[in-house]
Amino acid sequence: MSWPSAARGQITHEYQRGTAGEAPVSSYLVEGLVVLFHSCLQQLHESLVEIQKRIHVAAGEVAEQRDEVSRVASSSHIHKLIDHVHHAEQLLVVVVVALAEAYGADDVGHRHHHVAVGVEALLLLHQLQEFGDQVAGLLGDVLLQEAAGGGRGAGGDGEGLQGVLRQLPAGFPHFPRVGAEGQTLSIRNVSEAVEVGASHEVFRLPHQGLLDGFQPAEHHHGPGADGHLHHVPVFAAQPGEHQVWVLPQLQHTAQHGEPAGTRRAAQPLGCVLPAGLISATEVLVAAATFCLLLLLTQTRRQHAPKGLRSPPGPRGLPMLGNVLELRKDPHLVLTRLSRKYGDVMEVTIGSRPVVVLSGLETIKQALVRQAEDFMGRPDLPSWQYVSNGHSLAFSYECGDAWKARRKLAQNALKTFSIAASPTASSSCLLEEHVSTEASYLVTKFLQLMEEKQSFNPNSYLMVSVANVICAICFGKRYDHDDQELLSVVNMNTEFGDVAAAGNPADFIPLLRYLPNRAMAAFKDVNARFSAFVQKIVQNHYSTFDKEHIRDVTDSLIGHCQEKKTGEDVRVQPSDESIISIVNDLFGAGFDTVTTALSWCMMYAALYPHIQKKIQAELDQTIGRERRPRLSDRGMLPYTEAFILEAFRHSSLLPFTIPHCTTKDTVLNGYYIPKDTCVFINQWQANHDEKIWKDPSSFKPERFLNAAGTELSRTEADKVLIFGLGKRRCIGESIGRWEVFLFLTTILQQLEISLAPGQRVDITPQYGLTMKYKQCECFQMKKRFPSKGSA
Ligand code: HEM
Repeated sequence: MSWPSAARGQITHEYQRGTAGEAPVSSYLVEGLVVLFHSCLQQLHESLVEIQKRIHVAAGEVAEQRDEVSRVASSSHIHKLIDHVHHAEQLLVVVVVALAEAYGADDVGHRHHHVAVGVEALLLLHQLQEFGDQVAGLLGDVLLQEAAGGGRGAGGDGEGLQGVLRQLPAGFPHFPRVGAEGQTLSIRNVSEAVEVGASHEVFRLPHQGLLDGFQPAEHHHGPGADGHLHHVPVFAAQPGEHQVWVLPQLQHTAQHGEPAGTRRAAQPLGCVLPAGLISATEVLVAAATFCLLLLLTQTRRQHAPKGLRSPPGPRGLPMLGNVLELRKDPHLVLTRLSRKYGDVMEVTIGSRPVVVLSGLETIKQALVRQAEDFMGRPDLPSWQYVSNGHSLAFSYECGDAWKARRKLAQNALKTFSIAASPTASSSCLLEEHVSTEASYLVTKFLQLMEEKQSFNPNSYLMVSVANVICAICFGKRYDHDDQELLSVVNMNTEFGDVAAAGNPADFIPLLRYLPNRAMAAFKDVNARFSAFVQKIVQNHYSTFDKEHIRDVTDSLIGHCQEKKTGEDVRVQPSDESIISIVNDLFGAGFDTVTTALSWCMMYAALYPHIQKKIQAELDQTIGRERRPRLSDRGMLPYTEAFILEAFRHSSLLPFTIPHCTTKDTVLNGYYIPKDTCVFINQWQANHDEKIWKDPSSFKPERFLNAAGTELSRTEADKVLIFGLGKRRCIGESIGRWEVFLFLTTILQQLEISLAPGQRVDITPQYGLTMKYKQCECFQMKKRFPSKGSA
């Protein structure tokens, strides 16, 4: 192993500044890492673009060579290379985590320890440098040769990529190195680790359980072969076999003040670190190595089979992909890009390709006509926190067991909401619940107007809508000042920020290990949410009576307990997964409907002439004496058109929940491999100039016939807001009916306006559901005197 000795003078110097107390060592490391990474990325990007250009040109000339390249690229050598890339990625994670921990550590000992761990990992990365350099260079050359038709020589398969890989130096790709200095060992306990640490540096191989085992269980000091005290971080938190990397003793050159080139006795890093040993050059080397190795991962990308093309799309940066372009309003950015690249395009988020679908016909083709192929969900890391990883909506599952759970949820929902109910005084339970809540809101809004000049109705809408879904799922209504309910429903923005399509932390593995406030809030919301639901579910278990099923929760518990003989046990939902269904229904059931209603109220206030038309229709069809009912829906075409236009114009769910292909497939002639993440841009479909005339104007009339007396079903069906196909929203009817009943009940009674002179900003804020900025300037007044008064 060679060390960049020219950098050594600086190393100690830099490090000593850190220990002299001017600034924590870790801060230099972190800053250095960030800055160097950045410049390194830029350089790498430029060279990559150049290489790609050359390959592209050559590949165009000799297309028939492509098969050979992909055959070779899938060889076992490449798999080995990819393993190394994984190791490198994991090591970099160790570096970043260690540095982050060092930042957080308040005592010097711990800080040094974390820095030491980070540096050890960096050094391991450094070891990969030679390998990375050579393979990246070779691969570039080989791909060019292959593309140019020069890779296949007389030696048949002895030539080309495989042949060149064989030229790699002995020992590669076999990492950890074996040989005189380094070997892989298994240690079973701390004393063995100390023993090993006496003559070697020990580093636990970061594999899957990396971070679980990352907290060092014990630190041991013992005399080494060189007589120094050794610091052996032992990461084996649990007893049992732990694979470790045993590094060769690291030589280092002159310390500060010693003549250049002086070599001291080998010392393990643990001893050396407090005195200092790291340079910007090494950080750069490590970062560059990592980037190079990541470039290699691009060979993992599947190529389209002969005769098919991969979807076009904008070129991205290594490691980041198109993340920088997408960080603000991705629905708008992707709509713009779709004009250039078409309805099926590919962007990269982090290093993951994402296919983005636009255009209603293309979306229908994928979600309806090729429904099975596009019904999957990607395996996104943040989703493990939703319903403990068992969510119906946010989880990778989509097999038979999932299908059975979805069906069960649909049936239970229907029974306790829109199905005709013999016990309800209204036409169905949903109507009864919404009428109660909407009447409460009318009274509350008038009371607020008496107390204040103007107010924000959204938090009241939220609790009322939450009460409807609570009534359906739990048979329970909460007071509007119930702190327990408020603490759950008021955190919907924190949920939506992370669950929105394109959250970088879901696509860039490194970000998962950096402090991330949004992700911490997301975990917290989900934990609180689950605790809230679990308490209610437990209560239902203890009062459950199979002869008297009260609500959705009872109905699901009943299903669990039946465990019918004859039912396929493989698709029989477990108790836990059944309970998570309630979690999902409650979660999906209030934020969506509340947001839809709050847009309706805003549009009604912004366009008073439209509001008046709705009220005229309500007066004419229902009158002022009785409350609106679900059965009135078909007789209120203008009101229906208004709701459709509010859905279309706001596109409050700009994307569906991300989808994923379940198998290799072809859409519009483009090849999309299995497990590709797919975003469905609902916003684009709802603002597509090919479909909608003047899409940015708010015009309910676009859904009516020329006379304005009938709703056009064809136009209504073009609004895309509940998704389509096998993942279509299961609460669609409930959602549409709730919006209708709340809105008509409120508008029948109240006139809504915005306080004069107040500016409102209705720019949608990007998230899973898009809302306008909170606005305190709603005003409401009674349209006509209540019965009995005046
Ligand atoms: C205006 C109200 C609503 C809107 C706009 C809406 C929209 C959506 C959208 C766009 C999806 C994703 C579809 C996809 O990924 O392709 C979805 C899924 C879902 N929605 Fe809704 N929703 C609403 C109300 C509700 C309600 C009231 C419930 C339950 C009571 C509900 C339960 C669900 C569930 C469980 C899923 C997941 C379906 C799956 O992954 O298979 N939604 N909704």
